[in-house]
Amino acid sequence: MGKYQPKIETGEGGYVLEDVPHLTDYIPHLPTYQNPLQHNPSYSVVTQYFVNVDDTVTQKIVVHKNSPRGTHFRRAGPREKVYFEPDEVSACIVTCGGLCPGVNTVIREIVCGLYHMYGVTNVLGIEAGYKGFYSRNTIPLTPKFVNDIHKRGGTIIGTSRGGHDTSKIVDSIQDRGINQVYIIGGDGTQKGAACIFEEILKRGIKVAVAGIPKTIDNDIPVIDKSFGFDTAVEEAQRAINAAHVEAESVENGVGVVKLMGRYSGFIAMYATLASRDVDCCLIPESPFYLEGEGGLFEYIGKRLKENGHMVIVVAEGAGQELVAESIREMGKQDASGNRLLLDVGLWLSEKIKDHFTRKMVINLKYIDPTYMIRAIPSNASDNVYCTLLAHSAVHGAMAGYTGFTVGPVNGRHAYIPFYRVTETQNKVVITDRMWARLLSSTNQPSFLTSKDHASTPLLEDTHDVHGEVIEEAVCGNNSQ
Ligand SMILES: Nc1ncnc2c1ncn2[C@@H]1O[C@H](COP(=O)(O)OP(=O)(O)O)[C@@H](O)[C@H]1O
Ligand SMILES: O=P(O)(O)OC[C@H]1O[C@](O)(COP(=O)(O)O)[C@@H](O)[C@@H]1O
Ligand SMILES: [Mg+2]
Repeated sequence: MGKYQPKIETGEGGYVLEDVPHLTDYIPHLPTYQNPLQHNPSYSVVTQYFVNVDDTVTQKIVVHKNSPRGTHFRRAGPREKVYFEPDEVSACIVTCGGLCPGVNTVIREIVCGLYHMYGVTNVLGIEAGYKGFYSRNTIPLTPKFVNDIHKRGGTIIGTSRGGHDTSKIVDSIQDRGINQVYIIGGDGTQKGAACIFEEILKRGIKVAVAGIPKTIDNDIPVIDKSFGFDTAVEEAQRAINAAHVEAESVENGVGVVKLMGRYSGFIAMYATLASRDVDCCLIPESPFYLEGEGGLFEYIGKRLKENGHMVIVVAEGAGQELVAESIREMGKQDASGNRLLLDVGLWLSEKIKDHFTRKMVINLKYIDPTYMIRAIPSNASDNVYCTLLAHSAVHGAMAGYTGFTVGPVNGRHAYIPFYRVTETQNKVVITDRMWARLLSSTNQPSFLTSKDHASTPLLEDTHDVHGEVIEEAVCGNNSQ
């Protein structure tokens, strides 16, 4: 078997379907079975419950009269015919990377979805992320076992960074007789899932690989929004409120709140927009400077003079170059190869204090709620979202699709090929309307010179914009 070639179909009016692989692409003549859902009392009442095989979801929602129809993805959902009998299915679930509210809900709903919709009873949890495939025991997951887990933060099966050894993982999948692999994780995890899929294809075995995108940073492209993001923005309000109360209760109070966001400042941007108490939001995508005209210190001085207090929200990946210049240390990586960040919140707080002690008395309080936010269970709306993601993944694997990530594209769940979610990162576009709304709500300086304005591309007002190209996935041993 060769390397996977993307399945692209074209149609009239510039229609393009970026399809996902199917088991029959490399194992012809697989038997099909009637979907058991047609006799399920809960679902059989739905008119047109099954998704038409030709249904696709458009990526471009704003179109002009003569513009090409553009990219489409296969619509997610149950198919009339499935490629697995319930007794034949041996599924496993693995969670990788950082925590995110809602992971347990996704685990719960995969287990319960497989059981209640398809009668599948054999589901294993792989302990401690990718490396657990070859170094740990498995946990049998039943609807009873997972019944309450959505009320807890974290992941009941554990997670890790690093340890992706493709052939050892696929050996373990084969040895255990697993034929459906559900992989919950962020950009790194989806690259790892693509490698597992490629290896499975090479070996020509009947194993469906389904990715469920997890990232509190909302940095996965194409999909509308990642699960847990809403919960994180909501929880961040508590920290911002606390910072505001502290700041407004004292003379020249400054509240600094650090929020997560390694390369993408979505949590900071949305938390700021939601709160209205924030005077300045700093994100990785928008470089800033401290000293001089138009700099942060000048703005802080102005706000304190006008208002007597102020709140600054800083995403953890903001200003990393500035911090590195000060402490001459950068370039360290975690076990997955992600850049290890320097603490911009602490650094910024010290810099502000140093600058103003020479000029006036200020009272600065620094709040770092990052891990507290990440560790909570998902809110109601994320719980429903997690359920839909899990069900879409289950329907896709049962229908024989593989090598896909599931997620909403313009509100409709779709199966997206792995390469589309790993080739770029979703980032805040600072020439976009949302960032403009933020600037107008905080009144902060843009920190952009006229030269920066000219060199920043103008993109449309959309969240699934393609940010900068990140490194290509290289399969093999990533077990640092
Ligand atoms: N390029 C890659 N190829 C294969 N596996 C990868 C790659 N990048 C990351 N991984 C694996 O994916 C897992 C999670 O990655 P990480 O970056 O820590 O978190 P996240 O998936 O949340 O972004 C780790 O076990 C890591 O080894
Ligand atoms: O869990 P760690 O190793 O402390 O890493 C913290 C990082 O994890 C995140 O919460 C999520 O990152 P991933 O989605 O890539 O796992 C980032 O916001 C943060 O930079
Ligand atoms: Mg990541």
